Amino acid sequence: MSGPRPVVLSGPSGAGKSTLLKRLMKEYEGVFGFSVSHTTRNPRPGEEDGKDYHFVIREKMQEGIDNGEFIENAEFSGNMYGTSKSSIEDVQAQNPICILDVDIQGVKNIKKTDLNPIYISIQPPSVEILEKRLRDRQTETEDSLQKRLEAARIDMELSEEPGVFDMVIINDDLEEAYEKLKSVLIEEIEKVQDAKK
Ligand SMILES: Nc1nc2c(ncn2[C@@H]2O[C@H](COP(=O)(O)OP(=O)(O)O)[C@@H](O)[C@H]2O)c(=O)[nH]1
Ligand SMILES: Nc1ncnc2c1ncn2[C@@H]1O[C@H](COP(=O)(O)OP(=O)(O)O)[C@@H](O)[C@H]1O
Repeated sequence: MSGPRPVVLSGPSGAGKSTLLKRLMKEYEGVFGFSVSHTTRNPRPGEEDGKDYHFVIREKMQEGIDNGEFIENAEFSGNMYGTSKSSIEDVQAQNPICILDVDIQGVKNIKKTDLNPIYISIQPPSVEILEKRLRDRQTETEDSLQKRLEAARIDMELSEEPGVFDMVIINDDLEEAYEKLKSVLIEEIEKVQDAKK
């Protein structure tokens, strides 16, 4: 039998990816490990370098990309984001299932690699609700909020294309969205739990 597959969570900024992902990692400690991306954006209050992201300057990130250290990278809302090979290797050395949180460009580029993850899109019920959640989160300037909403419209359209995602979850009620996420992943979770027996 094949081992558990990695998991890619994607979807608009503010759709609820981090909320769902953190809950999953807490409930299934030792099963999932988060691939810590690199980014050139500034840390938000409460975010830890090396845990939420590796926060780097653009020159450093570009150098890593030029050296072939990244499996994918993208520009999002005026900043660079990327998944380094070592971030995935670090997770795989510690936890059976690697989870990645990437934008739609990341999804497209990961499809060109041999990672073979399960692709899940987390979507908001509407752009209006997304805007409200982003405003209530109080992490963005007006400019970055508008860029995120613009990217969200593209993301919401692409997520409807057949074959891009294995599952699209509408995050309206958080409990329901979380239950759906668990149900998509239960086969992989059980593989890990059976192997531990
Ligand atoms: N392609 C790619 N996208 C990423 C990566 N890390 C994060 N992102 C995406 O970048 C976007 C912005 O992330 P962030 O600034 O943390 O804002 P948030 O998603 O609103 O919390 C989101 O769509 C993330 O999924 C990465 O390594 N590669
Ligand atoms: N189902 C939901 N109902 C209401 N608010 C939510 C729901 N899911 C997430 N949120 C809130 O919306 C905001 C964006 O969620 P977050 O997990 O940061 O999104 P993402 O990681 O996709 O950018 C957060 O403030 C979060 O607490």
